[in-house]
Amino acid sequence: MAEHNRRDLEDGIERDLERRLTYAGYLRLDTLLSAQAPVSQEAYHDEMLFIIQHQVSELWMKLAIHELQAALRLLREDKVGQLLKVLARVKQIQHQLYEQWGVLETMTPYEYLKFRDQLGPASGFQSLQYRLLEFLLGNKHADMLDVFAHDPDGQARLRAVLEAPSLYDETLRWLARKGHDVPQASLERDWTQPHERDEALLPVFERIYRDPEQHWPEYHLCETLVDMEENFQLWRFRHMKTVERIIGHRRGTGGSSGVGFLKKALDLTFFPELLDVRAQLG
Ligand code: HEM
Ligand SMILES: N[C@@H](CC(=O)c1ccccc1NC=O)C(=O)O
Repeated sequence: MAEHNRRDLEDGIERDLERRLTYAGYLRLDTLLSAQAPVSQEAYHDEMLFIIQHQVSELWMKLAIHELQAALRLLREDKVGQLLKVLARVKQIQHQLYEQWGVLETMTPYEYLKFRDQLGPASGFQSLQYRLLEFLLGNKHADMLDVFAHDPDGQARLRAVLEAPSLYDETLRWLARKGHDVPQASLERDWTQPHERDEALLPVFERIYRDPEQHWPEYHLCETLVDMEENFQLWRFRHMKTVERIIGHRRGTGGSSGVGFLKKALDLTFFPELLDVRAQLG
């Protein structure tokens, strides 16, 4: 039991931090914590929540991109054990991202509508990091580059990812190197296009899923991709439900129809054959 319910500070604890690396200095907290600038003059209470939820999401997305780019390098080098560890981290980041919706959902329409008008045409649709994530996972769409014409550096980053193979493309190329009979059309193609469901891939996955023990690294990677797709869909779904309860069926500030447009994204799929193969088993 602590005497007087107080923990004594130990002698070794650093107290003289003048001109030394500190917590706040290392983490640039001056920059980070002064980056919450409400657009509303009236200082509406809930705008702080709105800004911080976005900023935290962007930070997690930054880490997810960093990890996915490492994942792609590892996959190209056939280092699948290391790759799986990286993807386990990405999955945890995705949990943080979709669990966060509960915080924003505490904002009511009354609270949001007080400052919504002042957001102008700004919208999450213009999130570069979100689009990088979608492209890395394979939901390619060249028209999205237009949205970043105002930001040439961002647009160039997005174009580079658009033109490179996605995580699924690299997975299929790795499977081919492991001796699986992946059709040539999946190994060399125009990477700027999204992957389209291809029945010819089903036998490849059937072979893996019918005998997991013989193909354990392949099986483990496939199941990890399925987890990641589900996590991504959970983010999309919870965003859509949050939007529905806060603005109903209004148009979005970004110019789309709003909830209807977000619902359409739920029909998109990154790794269709990995879900299709399930119906082939047994
Ligand atoms: C009150 C909260 C929110 C509302 C009402 C809302 C509303 C919308 C709407 C209506 C769209 C469709 C595009 C448009 O016309 O604007 C959209 C897209 C988007 N929002 Fe939000 N949003 C909210 C919070 C967030 C948060 C916290 C994030 C996190 C970064 C986010 C990220 C995105 C992304 C990435 C898109 C593009 C989705 C896609 O392309 O399918 N939104 N949002
Ligand atoms: N599209 C939202 C506005 C919005 O949520 C937003 C505005 C500025 C920056 C990020 C946003 N987040 C997601 O779309 C709306 O239509 O109300």
